[in-house]
Amino acid sequence: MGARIFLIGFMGTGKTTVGEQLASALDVPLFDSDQEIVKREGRSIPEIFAADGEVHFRKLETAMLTELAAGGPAVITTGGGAVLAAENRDMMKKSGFVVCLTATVEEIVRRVENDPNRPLLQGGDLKGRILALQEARAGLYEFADLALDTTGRSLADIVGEIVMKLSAS
Ligand SMILES: Nc1ncnc2c1ncn2[C@@H]1O[C@H](COP(=O)(O)OP(=O)(O)O)[C@@H](O)[C@H]1O
Ligand SMILES: O=C(O)C1=C[C@@H](OP(=O)(O)O)[C@@H](O)[C@H](O)C1
Ligand SMILES: [Mg+2]
Repeated sequence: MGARIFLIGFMGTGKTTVGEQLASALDVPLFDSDQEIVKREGRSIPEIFAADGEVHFRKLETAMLTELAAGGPAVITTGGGAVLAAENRDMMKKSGFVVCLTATVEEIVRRVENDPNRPLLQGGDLKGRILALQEARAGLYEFADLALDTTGRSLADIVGEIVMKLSAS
């Protein structure tokens, strides 16, 4: 396997979790863009948003994706907003195989409620916030080479399907 594999998708669709198991199944390194940013900055995502704002976070995200897209074979898991910049979408499409994970809004609510680490989902009316963000991002995930609904599916099942589709691609 020569190319990088990018996992994209809305928050809570399982990118980070699936990515870990996919990387180990494919025996390639895993880089989670958010975790790499946190390591480099020495502060959490909520701290970056609170101190410097979303626009600054997006700059860090594009810089990190640029580095990862130029690296060796790997599974690269992105944050849900990585698709906002056309520059990021182009870069991912050009430098790897892009898998989009999806889930129903009810499933996303179950997965992300009580998690304080997503600044865009804090402050109440979780389902309303998710629907509004999904509306604002409509169409932006559609450049993926493969889309997969993760609702009600086990990690092993999801990883198995991605590995199978990759070998057929
Ligand atoms: N297929 C799945 N079924 C049930 N729970 C899942 C599944 N995939 C991920 N999760 C859970 O959902 C939460 C969000 O997953 P995460 O990998 O952080 O999503 P993302 O990186 O897309 O925001 C985590 O608690 C994770 O354990
Ligand atoms: O969708 C977004 O704008 C974001 C998604 C998060 O990553 P996950 O999709 O892994 O939760 C993280 O990058 C940040 O909180 C912003
Ligand atoms: Mg994640």
